[in-house]
Amino acid sequence: MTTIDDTPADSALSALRRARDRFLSGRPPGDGVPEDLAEAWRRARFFGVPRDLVAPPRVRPPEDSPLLAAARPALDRVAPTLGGEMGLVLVDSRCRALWSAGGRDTGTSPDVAGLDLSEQAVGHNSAALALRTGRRAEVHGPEHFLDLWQEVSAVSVPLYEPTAGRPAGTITVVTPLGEGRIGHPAAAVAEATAHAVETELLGRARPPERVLLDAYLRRRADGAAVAALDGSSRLISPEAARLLSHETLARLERHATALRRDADAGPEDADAGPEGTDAGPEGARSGTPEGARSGTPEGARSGTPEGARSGTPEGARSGTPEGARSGTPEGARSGTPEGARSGTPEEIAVPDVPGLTVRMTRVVHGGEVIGAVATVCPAARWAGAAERPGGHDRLPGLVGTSTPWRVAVSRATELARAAEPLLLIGEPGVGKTALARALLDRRGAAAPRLVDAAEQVAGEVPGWCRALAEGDGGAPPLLLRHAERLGQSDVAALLSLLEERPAVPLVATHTPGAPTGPCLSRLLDVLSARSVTLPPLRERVEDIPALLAGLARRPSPGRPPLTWSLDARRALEQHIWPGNVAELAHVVREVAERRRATGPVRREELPYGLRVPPATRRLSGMERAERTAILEALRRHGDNKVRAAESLGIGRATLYRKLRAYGMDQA
Ligand SMILES: Nc1ncnc2c1ncn2[C@@H]1O[C@H](COP(=O)(O)OP(=O)(O)OP(=O)(O)O)[C@@H](O)[C@H]1O
Repeated sequence: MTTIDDTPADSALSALRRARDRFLSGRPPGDGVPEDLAEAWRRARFFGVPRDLVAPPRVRPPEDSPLLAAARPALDRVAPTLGGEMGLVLVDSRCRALWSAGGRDTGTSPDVAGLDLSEQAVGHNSAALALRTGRRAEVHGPEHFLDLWQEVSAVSVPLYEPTAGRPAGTITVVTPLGEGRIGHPAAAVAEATAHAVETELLGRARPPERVLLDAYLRRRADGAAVAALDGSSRLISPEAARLLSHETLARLERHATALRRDADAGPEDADAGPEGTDAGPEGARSGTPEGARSGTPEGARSGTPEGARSGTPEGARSGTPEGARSGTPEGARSGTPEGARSGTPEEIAVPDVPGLTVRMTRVVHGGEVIGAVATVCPAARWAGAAERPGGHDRLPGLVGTSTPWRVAVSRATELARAAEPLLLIGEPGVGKTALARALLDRRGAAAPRLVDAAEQVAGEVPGWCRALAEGDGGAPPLLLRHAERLGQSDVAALLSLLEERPAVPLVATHTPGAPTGPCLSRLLDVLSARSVTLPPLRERVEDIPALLAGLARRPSPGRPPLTWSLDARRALEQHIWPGNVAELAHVVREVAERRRATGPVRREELPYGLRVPPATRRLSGMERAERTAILEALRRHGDNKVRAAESLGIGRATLYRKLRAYGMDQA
């Protein structure tokens, strides 16, 4: 958009009226008429435009105008704000009026949709001028060639597509002609509306991959386990990768391909979302362009168009492509996108992860289904409990409302209903044991026998296995921690028990990472049929505030509970938490014990390793190890650099140099 400002003042308007009369009566218009205006009048005469034309000629509007589809949401937002005085028109690059509205109260109604506003058809007018010059253009009363428009002013702003060198159309605002004005009063409205439309055009110019990526990122921002699929490539969040098997992903991919192939989204669905779906020129098919003659003398007030607010580059508000036409579960089952216009995503049961469902939401771009975003969520039948914030507070002592945590807990709860083996997998300290205890507790059975394989207590596991094999109905459930550390004889006892009696009350935890021998691998394989992976803390940082409260010791009477400043919380959220909730619990304890201050915990009170921001450059393996060792030494020595340097066997100056090199000196 560009601007020009050459509105004639009232004396100039009178002079122009006289000049036009002279020109139309066959005489030279006179010296006071700008040469380009005289030139425009001469062109109109050359084209044979009759000055007393009653209505511009009708043209066949393009059937599926992408410009109209993109502009429609903005126009619909702006039109009701125009008041009765202004009319709004959208024309395309061939000066065909695609849409018009407003201006009815004062007779400036530009009911021109479907009409030809080119210079060849109607002579000089602002839309044709803006298209020709590529700049904002104003044409006032007598500057128009037609008698029809002697009492109106129009301002047109060209619309540029992001990749096009020339305007794709214009936004024109028409008002009654006001004497004595300099600058069209609706120029701001036209500019803002054009800006909103251009923003939409920009959003639509995104390549399909970008549209799919944006849809994926929007879901990710909600913390969902999500995958974007277009039939040939996949984008999978770590949470989804953990929850969905390879087979399930392949199945979802086939479904996405079917959606692309079968979808009948129709071109009008161009990713305008619901607002753009019924786009079609409205308004009368005849009428006086740029307003009737009977305009009121008052100048139009310039307005603040709604459209000015609308321009999010993503086109997110009006152009959210996905979801606009998603299908029903019926469609999902049949593989055909039935119910394509229903607005509810398709739900696909995932057999290999009981209790979970996948919502497939189509992503539509340029009127075509370009792929789908699959979001993993708890199945409807028990989603209520899982999705209610704090819904698993019923599992005593467990905190967390993030989606990855809720999904994992819901699934584990479902599996733990039966007194059958359950394997809880996850990084160190994610809460496997805490969850196992809570589940067993909830089952209401006898208190579990706790065995930690890491402690290598011989005979415990085989003893329990024997009791079960002998049908000892009174044997308590076994909570077996650290299955990865089981010795050979324990693994053998468990394998033979499971072979004989697959349904035994065993809940085991497993921290992947250590190499596993063939026997242990077999045991883990057997247990994996009923397993749940718990998310690491870095994938559910939204749970940190609740965990901070849950992990803090109850304050002594009369003392306020521990609270945390925003800055400190941010630092905690940025940390990668290799030790997960256990590490967080340790930090909470350490800070609480060390602090003398009152008020919320500040960032400076956090252990050194948490105060430093993550490395800003890619570190080599050696550098990563060194950085971790330094942080660990600082943590062990209460941030005392002299003692930390001593423990690392380096000089103090070297430690400072390394802190600087790793960007840790600002902490
Ligand atoms: N969701 C949670 N809410 C409250 N506390 C939790 C939660 N998850 C874990 N914790 C606490 O964090 C600590 C570590 O949890 P837990 O021992 O269950 O982890 P783990 O995964 O079994 O660890 P490891 O891999 O070392 O065996 C415990 O003090 C536990 O109470």
